[in-house]
Amino acid sequence: MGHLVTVATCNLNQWALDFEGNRDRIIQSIRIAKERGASFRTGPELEITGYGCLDHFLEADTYMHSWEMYSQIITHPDCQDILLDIGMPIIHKSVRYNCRVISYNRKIFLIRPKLWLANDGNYREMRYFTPWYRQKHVEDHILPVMIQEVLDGKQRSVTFGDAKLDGLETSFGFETCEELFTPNSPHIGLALDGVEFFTNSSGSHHELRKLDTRMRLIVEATKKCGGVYLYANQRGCDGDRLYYDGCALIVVNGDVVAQGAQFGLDDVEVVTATVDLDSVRSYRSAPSFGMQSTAVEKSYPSVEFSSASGALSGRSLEFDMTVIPTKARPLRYHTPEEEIALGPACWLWDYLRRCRAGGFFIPLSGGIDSCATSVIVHSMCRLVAEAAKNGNEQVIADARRLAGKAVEENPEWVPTDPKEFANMIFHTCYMGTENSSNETRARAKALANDIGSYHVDMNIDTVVTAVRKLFETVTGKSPQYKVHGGSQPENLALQNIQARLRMVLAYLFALLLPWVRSRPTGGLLVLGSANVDEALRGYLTKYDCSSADINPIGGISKTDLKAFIAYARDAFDMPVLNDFLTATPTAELEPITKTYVQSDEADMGFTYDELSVFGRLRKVEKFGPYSAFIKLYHEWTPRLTPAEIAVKVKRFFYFYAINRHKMTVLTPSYHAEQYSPDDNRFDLRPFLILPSFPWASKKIDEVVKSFEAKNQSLQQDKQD
Ligand SMILES: Nc1ncnc2c1ncn2[C@@H]1O[C@H](COP(=O)(O)OP(=O)(O)OC[C@H]2O[C@@H]([n+]3cccc(C(=O)O)c3)[C@H](O)[C@@H]2O)[C@@H](O)[C@H]1O
Ligand SMILES: Nc1ncnc2c1ncn2[C@@H]1O[C@H](COP(=O)(O)OP(=O)(O)OP(=O)(O)O)[C@@H](O)[C@H]1O
Ligand SMILES: NC(=O)CC[C@H](N)C(=O)O
Repeated sequence: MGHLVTVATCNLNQWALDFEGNRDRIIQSIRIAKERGASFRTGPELEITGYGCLDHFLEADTYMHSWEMYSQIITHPDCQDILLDIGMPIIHKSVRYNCRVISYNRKIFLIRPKLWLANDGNYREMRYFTPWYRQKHVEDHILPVMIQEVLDGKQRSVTFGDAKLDGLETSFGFETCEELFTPNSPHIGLALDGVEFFTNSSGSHHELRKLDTRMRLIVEATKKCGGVYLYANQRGCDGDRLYYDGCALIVVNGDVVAQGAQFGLDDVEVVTATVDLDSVRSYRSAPSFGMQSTAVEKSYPSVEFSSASGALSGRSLEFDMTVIPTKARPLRYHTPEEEIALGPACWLWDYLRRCRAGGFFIPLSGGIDSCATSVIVHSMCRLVAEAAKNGNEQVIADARRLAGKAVEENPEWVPTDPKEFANMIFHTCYMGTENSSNETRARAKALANDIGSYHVDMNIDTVVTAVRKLFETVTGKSPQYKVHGGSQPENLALQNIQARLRMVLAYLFALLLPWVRSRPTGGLLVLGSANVDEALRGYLTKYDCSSADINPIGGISKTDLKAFIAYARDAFDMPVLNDFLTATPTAELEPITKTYVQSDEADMGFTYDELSVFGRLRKVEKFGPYSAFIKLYHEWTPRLTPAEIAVKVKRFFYFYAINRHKMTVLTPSYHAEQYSPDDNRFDLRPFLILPSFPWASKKIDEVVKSFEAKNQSLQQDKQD
């Protein structure tokens, strides 16, 4: 035993199309890997461009700039004497591929295109790239002239295709993200063909409770096949609704030896481990492995690699007591509540610093949703303070720009106090009407105080009344609330005026509050707070305060948000959050009378938990109304009768269908939930749907009828 090699993988906070920023972060990761003695470094999928370029992958410029950055990386003095695996898009024979490029000291050994593209859910790789269908097949790729010129000996071409890299000491195989998730992952064939190191370069996004799936696949890959698995991922918001959630990992024979963070504000996080090649060989000693290995009919094409020293480790093979293999450690997971506290908070930070706005503005209602959004901003301020205390220079520089005037007065200022920082960048606003209660107003104020936000408390009745008066003057008609005898359209219209005016006022205040405060930092981003269940049911006013610039909770269910608030109450020491948890959710858009208080769940005809169930059935299970009814028939009887279940199913699909048009203008939200109804990227549906689903409804009614007939005859039999 004792054939030790140090290897590195990383989490990089890349930004789509930020070529120079991405280049610098790649170089920084290589620098750190080398400082830690690594002789091999892998990085995230498409790291030169950023994973989320979407249709920019159709542009020739993207490919040209990728080669330009690549040339600067491999000629950089800090990027020598280390085997590099870098991700970028490449055009081969006029066809676009998602590739890994393997090089050492200005020599490119292999370009390995992705074989199995990600094309479901949030992913559309088939739209830009072609999969390399020819397994174990390679061709010559003529390199661009500008690359030939900087390469050692003016290398003209390189092997392109599905090959492995064989060195003097060991052998490498390359897997790209989705390939790990397929039934016949490349690492299986590669392991049987003698590959000991597998890399997986990913652009994989956060979804609540999803990490476990990915981690299990990585661990199981080498538990079964033996070997060293290096997982790299992007981490951060690279310009879209997704948050890539890092978790770079090194696993040896099924044991985790190194794990990077899932969330964080460090743009570059390198994870290294010193692994023992002999342990891989011992692990594979079972005869069954050997038998399958010898049965492989066609080997992978082999590309030979030799480093300057002749040994991958760059070390003498003599025993060296200073080189110690990294010990196994347990996998770390966050609870879903921690995931909500961290993921959307990091996403908000990336968004804010990258769009160069002056901060955030939120209409704060005293209800649980805008409270949750505000607590996520608080969590962001805590992360900024923590990173600043740890000396994160990028975070300090970004926070200083946002601090504006404070820094003019004190250039050495560092954001170590979350409340002080919140007061600079976070603006909350209660917009009361005659329908608002003292309780919601007081809760909003108390929360703002605990977070430290700049809080505005105002009444908007004069504006609401002005609009009502205008309508009455023009039409001669005076709409009334339902509780005052008005019809349904009158009742809705009066609610929607309040809701929509709040949106107009939000944008006015977001633009001008920094000016009022003499802060030179520019306008504020308006935050939205509609949760995933409200969106699904359409329980929101189109173009009201649910229409904002971005929404950190738009992909999170009410049930999870409540659990998050309970967690934050204790973890962030905010007892005020208890009042939000115990309050009845209400829109406060209708007058409160002795016998009537508007309540969300009564208004919607569903509990929030029921909406989560329907959300999963529709999107995750891919059920239409009939299948949803059959599933719930089995799950909910005898608690509910089939007739009651039929009513709920029809009602859900009815409201889903009539409100689907609202999803076309849903505020861009952090993607967090498998059943998100986001129309723009994730849940593609028509928005003019026949809401009664007449044929499915007939079939449901038949089942109900046959159940009732059977029940009746059973009762009859009992009586007889
Ligand atoms: N098929 C279709 N394609 C495209 N657009 C369509 C459409 N059908 C209606 N529309 C448009 O949509 C409009 C109806 O939608 P909308 O104006 O939103 O109005 P609507 O959905 O009728 O009312 C809003 C609902 O949200 C509830 N709510 C609950 C909690 C909070 C808040 C809040 O705002 O704070 C609201 C409120 O109680 C009410 O039930 C129509 O007037 C029409 O302009
Ligand atoms: N009185 C108010 N003051 C400020 N903003 C408000 C007020 N009422 C509603 N809003 C804004 O409109 C959004 C939608 O209102 P709604 O009553 O549906 O809230 P909600 O979705 O139940 O959320 P919350 O739990 O925050 O009340 C809120 O999230 C909030 O941003
Ligand atoms: N970029 C990819 O191939 C990602 C696909 C993969 N299913 C994931 O969610 O991680």
